[in-house]
Amino acid sequence: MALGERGGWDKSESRYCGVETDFNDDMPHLLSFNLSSGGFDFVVASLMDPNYRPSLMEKDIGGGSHVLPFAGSDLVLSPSQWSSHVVGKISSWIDLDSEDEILRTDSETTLKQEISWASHLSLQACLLPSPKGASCANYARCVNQILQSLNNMQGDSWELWNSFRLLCEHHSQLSVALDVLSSLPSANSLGRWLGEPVRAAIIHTDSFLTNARGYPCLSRRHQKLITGFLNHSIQVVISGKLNHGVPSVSLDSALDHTGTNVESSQRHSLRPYLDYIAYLYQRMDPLPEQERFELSYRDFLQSPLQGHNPLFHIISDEFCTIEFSNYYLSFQPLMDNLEAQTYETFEKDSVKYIQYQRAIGNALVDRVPDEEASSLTTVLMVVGAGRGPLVRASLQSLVRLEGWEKTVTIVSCDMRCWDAPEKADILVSELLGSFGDNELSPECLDGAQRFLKQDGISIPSSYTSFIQPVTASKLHNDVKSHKDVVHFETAYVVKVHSVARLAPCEPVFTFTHPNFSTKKSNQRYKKLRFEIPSDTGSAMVHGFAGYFDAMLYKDVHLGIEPSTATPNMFSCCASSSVCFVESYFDTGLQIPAWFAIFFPLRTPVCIRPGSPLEVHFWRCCGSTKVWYEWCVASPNPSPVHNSNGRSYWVGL
Ligand SMILES: C[S@@+](CC[C@H](N)C(=O)[O-])C[C@H]1O[C@@H](n2cnc3c(N)ncnc32)[C@H](O)[C@@H]1O
Repeated sequence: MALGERGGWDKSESRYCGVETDFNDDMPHLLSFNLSSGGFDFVVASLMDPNYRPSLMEKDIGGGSHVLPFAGSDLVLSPSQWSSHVVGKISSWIDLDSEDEILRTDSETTLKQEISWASHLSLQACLLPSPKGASCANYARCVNQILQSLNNMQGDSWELWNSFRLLCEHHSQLSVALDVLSSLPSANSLGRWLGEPVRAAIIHTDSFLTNARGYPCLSRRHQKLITGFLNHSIQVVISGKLNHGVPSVSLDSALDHTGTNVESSQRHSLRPYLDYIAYLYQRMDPLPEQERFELSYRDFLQSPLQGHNPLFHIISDEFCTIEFSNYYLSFQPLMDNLEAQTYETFEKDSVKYIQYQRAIGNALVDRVPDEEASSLTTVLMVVGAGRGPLVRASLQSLVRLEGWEKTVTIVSCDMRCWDAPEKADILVSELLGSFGDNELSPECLDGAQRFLKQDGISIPSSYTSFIQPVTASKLHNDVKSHKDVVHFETAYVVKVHSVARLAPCEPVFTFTHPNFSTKKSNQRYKKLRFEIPSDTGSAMVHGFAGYFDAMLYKDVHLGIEPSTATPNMFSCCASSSVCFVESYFDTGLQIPAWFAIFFPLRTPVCIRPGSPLEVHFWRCCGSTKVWYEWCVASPNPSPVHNSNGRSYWVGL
């Protein structure tokens, strides 16, 4: 019976109230008295008789090697009663720093026994008595020793891993193997590991259940976890002894993994566990075609502007393997012209054009009444037409081919300085990057709206960028490998896969078109707060994944923000690099979707539940360039990244 609900109050542990109790060896009675009748949520209870002393026990039995049981039975309460309702109170007489050697030794033995008993019971916590004197060195040493070996009690193994890797300065060669125990922490707590360099998951045979036929199997939650690991290239290791009375194999023989008959005596005793993991693996859904093709792009940083592009190291799939070396990329979305292959890529994205077609159709229906449909001329301009998929014409020859000479006029110039002969009813554009405004759509459309009628429609009518904090150790290490600040102050286009999304996305910058206000500015500043769910535990933030969502017209939208993403979008990578790769494959497969953007942090920030992450993002505009700056203000301030656009900018 928690204290109750409070408006606006989080679901923190503080809503539970416990009661400290005296020693009572009738634990069920203690619990029912304090919980059912008393209304408390948990008891802080001694786990051992306060008169117990290991040295006395030995005397009692004549100093022999036998040690009498020092605690009651774990069966008196159910596992969930122990773990949810009992906090262990460690014997108050213990004095680890006593001058009296017998007392000190007794204290050490008792402390270890009590903690290991509490750990066996899966108690959430133990309350230790305060040190008896000014000196507490031996007490601390014993507690520290115990902490090192704890696994069942709610010691968060992530914390231990985190301390270790901080001491090793996030070394890229340091990976972690996870022990999968029979009880699992919350899904959020487990989710953190997906952004960490987890190489292996060690599953002890004790963690397996037994199915109706006597074979080992895993709980639903374990199955989900293992499938998630397999999907993130984390290898499974089985550990322990055969714990299941697996039915004997008929005719004393069985098939080994190659299908060969083997004598049951030669069969590996842990084979049933392997078979079960294999069953889980085979039961996984096959990767959709698009995902399959995108495998080689997972977690590879593509610099949208300049620098060495790791994407070009090895791209492989079942069709071919190509090695690219030291390909230097320099691409500016507004300043540079795109290659034909890039347009080819854009044009393959049928979903994008379907969404545009719906938006344009709806706008035309709204703007032109039925009775005027044959008499009213509507001027529709596509700005930034590329090869013309939005009007199906970009070259004069194509216009002739399509017989569109009378309806389509092609103008080749910068939309920001074109003097239009007449004004448009509808202005259609697609100038969006992974972060929405990062390819300077706002600046281009500001120029182009001069030739949009006052009551004209812009498609898109608005777009918003989003970010969320992520654990992304691989991306962080890849940025770090350049050994300079410039790469930490650059945003990258990347298909994020091995990342832990720590909190839901928050909107960052919104642009609305047309905007005829005389006071408008494309500079933006946003302060954001992210709170990680309380059951996540602490987590490391390596940077921010960024996305966009665009309202094309009314409710027709297009975007990649995970919670609302348009399904089945293929192309529109912000960098021409991807298209370059595609031409080598020529497999007929589609190329990657509009990937996310990644803003790294020079020094990863550790966040804890209950202490929010405060982030600041700026969009800055100069006379020749636009750039982003970003920083963390809390819990620990980071430097402002990319000050004055010194490392990363988009040219006007
Ligand atoms: C993302 S592509 C879209 C092309 C085409 N609409 C499509 O969907 O395939 C953006 C296009 O806008 C053009 N563009 C960008 N800024 C421009 C400007 N200021 N004036 C004219 N064209 C511009 C680029 O050259 C490129 O062709």
